[in-house]
Amino acid sequence: MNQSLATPVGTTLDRFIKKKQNDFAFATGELSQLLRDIALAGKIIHREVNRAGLLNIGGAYGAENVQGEEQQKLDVIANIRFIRALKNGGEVCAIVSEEDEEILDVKNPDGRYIVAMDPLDGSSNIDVNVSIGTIFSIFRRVSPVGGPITEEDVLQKGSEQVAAGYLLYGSSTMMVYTTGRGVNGFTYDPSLGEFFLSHPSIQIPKDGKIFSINEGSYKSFEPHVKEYIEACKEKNFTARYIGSLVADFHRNLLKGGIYIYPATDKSPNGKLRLNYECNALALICEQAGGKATDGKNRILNIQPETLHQRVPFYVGSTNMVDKAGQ
Ligand SMILES: O=P(O)(O)OC[C@H]1O[C@](O)(COP(=O)(O)O)[C@@H](O)[C@@H]1O
Ligand SMILES: [Mg+2]
Ligand SMILES: [Mg+2]
Repeated sequence: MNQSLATPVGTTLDRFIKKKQNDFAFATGELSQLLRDIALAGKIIHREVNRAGLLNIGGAYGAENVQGEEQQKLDVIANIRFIRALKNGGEVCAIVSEEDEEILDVKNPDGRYIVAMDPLDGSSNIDVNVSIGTIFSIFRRVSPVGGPITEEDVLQKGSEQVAAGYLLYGSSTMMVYTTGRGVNGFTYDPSLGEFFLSHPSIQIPKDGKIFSINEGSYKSFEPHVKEYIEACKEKNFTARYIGSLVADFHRNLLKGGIYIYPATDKSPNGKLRLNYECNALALICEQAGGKATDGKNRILNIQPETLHQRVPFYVGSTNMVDKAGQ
C-alpha cells in the first residue's frame, strides 16, 4: 500500500476503529462500539492491575471457578468490570466467561453480538507482578433477535468469529485485535487515557527460534512433542515461558516462535479453553500469517460441544506448528 495513504502510527484506537468501520459494507457501527466498550473495560482493568499491590486486591478470592481453579480477586473484578462495560454498551445479547458456569443473558433485546472471554488470563502471575491479560472473541447472534439465547449462539466454531483480540497488561498495556482483515496493536498512554496505534499490520515470521512450553510435565508429553522439544534444543533455540498465555503468545507473535500446551496425564485434553482462550488467539495468529492447531486439526474448525471445553493448543509460526504437530 502507498505509505502516504496508510493509517499513520500514532492514530488513536477510536479514530482507527471509525476509519475501519467504513471498510465494511452496510456497517451499522455496532461492532465498532463494542470494540470501544472492550477498550474502555481494558483501561479500567489496567488501572486495577497497576494498583493491585496497593489495594490488596492481588490475592486469592476464596472461591473456585467452574473449572475448579482457585479464583483470584482480580479474576472476579475483571469479570465484573467487563460484564458491566459490555452490558452498558448495549451491543451484546449474551456473554460467556471462563469465570461463569452458565451463559449470561444480558437481557438486551437489540444486542446482536455474543462475547466469549477470559477476563483475566495468567492470574497466578498477579501476585508476583508479572504480565497478565484479557482475551475476547466476538460472534454474531444466530438465533432470532428478541428470543432466548440458544446453545447455537454460544457454541459457534472459531471460524465464525467476527472479531477477536486481547489486552496485555505488561510493561505497557496493549490492545491487539482483528476483525478478519489483518492484526493491529495499540499501546495505552495512561497520561492521555488513550490507546494509540503502535503495531500496524502485525505479521508473525514463518519460522522462529523461541519455544514456549511448560516442561514440568515433560514425562507425560506424547512422543512427537518430546521429539519436537529435543529438536529445538538440538538447534539451540530459546526457551521462554511466562505462564501467562497472552504474554507468551504476544512475544512469539512479534518475534516468531511456538507456544504449545499439549495433552498431559493431568489434563488429557490440554489445559486451555477453546472458547475463551484458543479461538481468539488462533484467529489473530492466522490473520498475522501464522497457524493454530490442536496438534492435528485447525483450531478454528473445531465445533465446540461444551462451553468450558479444553483443547491441546499449538500456536505460532507456521513452520514450527507444522513440525510440532502429529
Ligand atoms: O501453569 P501452567 O500449567 O503452565 O499453565 C499456564 C497456562 O494457564 C493459564 O494461566 C490459564 O489461564 P487462566 O489464568 O485464565 O486460568 C494460561 O495463561 C497459561 O499459559
Ligand atoms: Mg487464561
Ligand atoms: Mg482467566
